[in-house]
Amino acid sequence: MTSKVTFIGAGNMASAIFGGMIDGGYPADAITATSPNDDALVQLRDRYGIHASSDNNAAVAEANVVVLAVKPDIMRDVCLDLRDSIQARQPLIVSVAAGLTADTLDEWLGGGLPIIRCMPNTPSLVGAGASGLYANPRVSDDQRQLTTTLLEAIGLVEWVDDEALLEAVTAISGSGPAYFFLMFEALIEAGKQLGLPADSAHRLALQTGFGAAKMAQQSEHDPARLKRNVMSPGGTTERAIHVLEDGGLRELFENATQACAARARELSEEIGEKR
Ligand SMILES: NC(=O)C1=CN([C@@H]2O[C@H](COP(=O)(O)OP(=O)(O)OC[C@H]3O[C@@H](n4cnc5c(N)ncnc54)[C@H](O)[C@@H]3O)[C@@H](O)[C@H]2O)C=CC1
Ligand SMILES: O=C(O)[C@@H]1CCC=N1
Repeated sequence: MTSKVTFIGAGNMASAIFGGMIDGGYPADAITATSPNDDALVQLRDRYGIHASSDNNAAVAEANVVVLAVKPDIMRDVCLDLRDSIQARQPLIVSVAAGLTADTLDEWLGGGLPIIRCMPNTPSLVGAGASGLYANPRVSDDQRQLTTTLLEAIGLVEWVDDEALLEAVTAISGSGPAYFFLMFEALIEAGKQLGLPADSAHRLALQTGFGAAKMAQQSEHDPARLKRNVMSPGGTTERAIHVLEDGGLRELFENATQACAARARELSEEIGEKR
């Protein structure tokens, strides 16, 4: 039987997930999303053909899976309001909120629940996301499998078996799109300085990033080997790579990702202290 999935919040991340599910053939009739905004409710019904409601409690009454997709700062109030309905139904909880631990959510929702935490990233909006997932011990194998299927609708799914590793996921893929956007910015600017028209530099830089990622995904060789394949001895790439290596690019990535993971930890603690 098709699992009934209810999204609490129908913003960017939720609509990316249910949009991807529907594109992948998931029946729209089995999906409900909630929003406090009347215009959004009309749009949810018209554009996606899903059930839409402004009543969070009514929306979870028959759900097998409840996806929490509101901003972290209002999550506590939303969970406390849902507590009785969730306890009556005992659905699988999937949270996409950054920084809120499974134990915190479980406490707000009354305890004893199967909870999966997901750290998605923004390329999910175009079906090319990468999500890190952690399941608390109450989650069954079937619930894991179901969540994998649901989230594969927006891209790659990678499970971690220690919740703290979601901080590393944040440092690599959660925040990662911004690192690549920064590299695109820098490459486009460099292309302009070398005399290319801005739009040409833009197209060439983006297609090169896309092509490199696609090639690395399809190749039997690792990125180090693929890099060496571009570097003819004494050639142009070798010169450029030496400049990047001598300039400390690897160390910069190490420092940036350590800083990112540390900030993810701090944010979790800050949210925990506000409780
Ligand atoms: N790793 C990443 O890059 C990202 C992570 N996220 C996570 O996803 C979650 C959602 O973020 P977005 O989709 O970007 O936010 P959003 O602002 O687009 O969506 C949140 C939605 O919740 C709705 N809402 C507000 N109060 C509500 C209530 N009481 N009941 C039901 N709905 C309510 C709002 O109308 C809004 O449409 C956040 O917790 C964020 O941490 C989101 C985007 C990217
Ligand atoms: O920058 C942030 O805090 C969030 C978490 C991962 C991506 N964006």
